Amino acid sequence: MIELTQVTRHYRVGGQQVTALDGISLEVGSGLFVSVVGPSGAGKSTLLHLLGALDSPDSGSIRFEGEEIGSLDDERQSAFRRHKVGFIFQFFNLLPTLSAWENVAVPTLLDGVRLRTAKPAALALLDLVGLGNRAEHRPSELSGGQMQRVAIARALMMDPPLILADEPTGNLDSTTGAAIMELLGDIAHDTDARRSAIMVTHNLDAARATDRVITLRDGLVGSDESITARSRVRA
Ligand SMILES: Nc1ncnc2c1ncn2[C@@H]1O[C@H](COP(=O)(O)OP(=O)(O)OP(=O)(O)O)[C@@H](O)[C@H]1O
Repeated sequence: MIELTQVTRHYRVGGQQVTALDGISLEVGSGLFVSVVGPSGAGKSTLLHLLGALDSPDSGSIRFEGEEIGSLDDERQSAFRRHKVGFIFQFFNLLPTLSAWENVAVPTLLDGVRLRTAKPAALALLDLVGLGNRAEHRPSELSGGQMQRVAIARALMMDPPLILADEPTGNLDSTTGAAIMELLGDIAHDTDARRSAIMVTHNLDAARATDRVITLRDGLVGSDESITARSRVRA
């Protein structure tokens, strides 16, 4: 589904070059929940941004379902993001004045669909994430875990094949975080959807609840470990 070949990304700051990714190659198939871990500055966020076409590599290739996405122009990058990627963030990034179902429906606005038209689909997704009874609540009337569920429903609104999550449990207590990990696993493993979820985290327990743990070190893949069902832990 995703294939990175010799991907590099450098930043230039005040005449100095920083190498964030140093020629990494990896493949991720569909139906998997993958975590990316590693020390601060290892390149995790840079990798996530490249996978989500929020940024482009300096060299190398990023292919998604056979299509090269590393060199798309701005318009195609944003179309790719809208239709192929659902983003989930540590701090949820919900719109405070909108209700839960309206937040879920927001991605359809960019395609010219009215919120009301998208309401049935938004309600169905809230049901899926276990929040059918909170549809009219605003973010300030929800718990952290509930807000993250709304954000997950929003990420699924365009039915994207790729879910990218940046520290999705970073702002949650461990029990709530474990429930969110389970939900993300279910979403990635939904065999009808042919979807993958890739999560950046500092939480090694959360990482061990996924199917595969990729450890970045100094912009390179330090280790790449498949987690068998037997050794998988509940985060
Ligand atoms: N916009 C930027 N401009 C300059 N340097 C950057 C920029 N973004 C990242 N870097 C540098 O690139 C390297 C990788 O950063 P990145 O944010 O990908 O690491 P990370 O593994 O996500 O770290 P953390 O766990 O602290 O979030 C770091 O050395 C960082 O200083």
